[in-house]
Amino acid sequence: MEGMAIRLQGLRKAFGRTEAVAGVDLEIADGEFFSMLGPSGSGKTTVLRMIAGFEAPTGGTIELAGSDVTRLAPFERDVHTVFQDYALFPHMTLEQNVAYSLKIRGVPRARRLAQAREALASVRLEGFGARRPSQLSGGQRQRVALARALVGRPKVLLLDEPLGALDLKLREQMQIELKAIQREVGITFVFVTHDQEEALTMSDRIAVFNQGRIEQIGTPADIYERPATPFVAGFVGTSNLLTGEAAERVVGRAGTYSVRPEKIRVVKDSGNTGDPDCSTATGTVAEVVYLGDATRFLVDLDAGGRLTALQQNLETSSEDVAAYRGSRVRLQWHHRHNFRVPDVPPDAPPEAAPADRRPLRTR
Ligand SMILES: Nc1ncnc2c1ncn2[C@@H]1O[C@H](COP(=O)(O)OP(=O)(O)OP(=O)(O)O)[C@@H](O)[C@H]1O
Repeated sequence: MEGMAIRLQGLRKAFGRTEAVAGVDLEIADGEFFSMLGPSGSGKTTVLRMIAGFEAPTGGTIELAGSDVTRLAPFERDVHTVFQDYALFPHMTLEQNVAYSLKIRGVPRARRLAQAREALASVRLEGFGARRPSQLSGGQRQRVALARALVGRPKVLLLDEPLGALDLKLREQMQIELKAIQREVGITFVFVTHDQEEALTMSDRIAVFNQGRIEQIGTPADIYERPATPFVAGFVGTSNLLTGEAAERVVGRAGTYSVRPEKIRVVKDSGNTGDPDCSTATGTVAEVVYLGDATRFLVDLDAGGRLTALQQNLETSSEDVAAYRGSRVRLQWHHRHNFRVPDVPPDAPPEAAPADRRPLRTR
């Protein structure tokens, strides 16, 4: 099919009794930055390895640019994989590192050097060609690994947590760079990560994985603002669920509702009922955490349950913050920030236990 880089249909993989991938259907368009997001062990890497051809599916099909490649060897597929623990040859210059795969393929010297220089320029390492890997920072080395992948001009680049080894600052910088590079080169990127912030920052679309299945596919805004299942609501951001009596009293309807922490305003309880356009809930501050630029409140609601609220520290200082602990507050947010979280369908897999999840950088 024209415009389609990857199509997975009914893709499955079992390792003995472990069903790592339990039926995945997915279409990724040409030039898309597509992320597979999910907790550890949810099957993302296995899907990536099947697309690359390193792992044979137990069932289902894989198409690349409209051709069935399910049974083809990795080298017969027009894809390239960048791993987290990329290895550069220490004794070679960057130019030689990047040109190496072209050399293996018998590309003449002048051409491969020209292409290597071009690839280095595309990752903003112009003029670095004569250096050796030991003379680079971690982020620069990661970019060389990327240049090495781009030099063969694959249709699709598969990236398995490529920023995982970098420290937080560098990682955030590389997220922005990587997205810009992808936009410029126009290659389809399929990016595996367990970090929701990373997926939200870079992706055109995201598939959220849980226990070998996809729970939701959508744009970052879809996933964050309109999570399709309680699992997605909880994994991407802080879920803040209102259920049962709390939903009826606060939202005014039965069901499960969620509101994002940054939408909630915390007001010292003055007794009045507040704005008619807003949902309001009174409660007691159980915990308050000063985060520098913002403050996080954990509030036990009178209607039952607990909500997290995140407030910018526009006027608040750390001394003010401490005084909130144990005090009565009113939480309020505009009605439009209440979103209904569909109940889990009966055949859906159970939610992963919190212990299965890696810590997220949500606040
Ligand atoms: N070669 C293998 N042999 C046996 N089991 C495997 C193998 N590879 C993966 N698994 C299992 O399959 C499941 C999915 O693993 P996978 O690596 O795809 O998850 P993931 O979502 O990429 O996790 P992570 O973020 O930790 O890499 C896990 O239960 C894992 O233990």
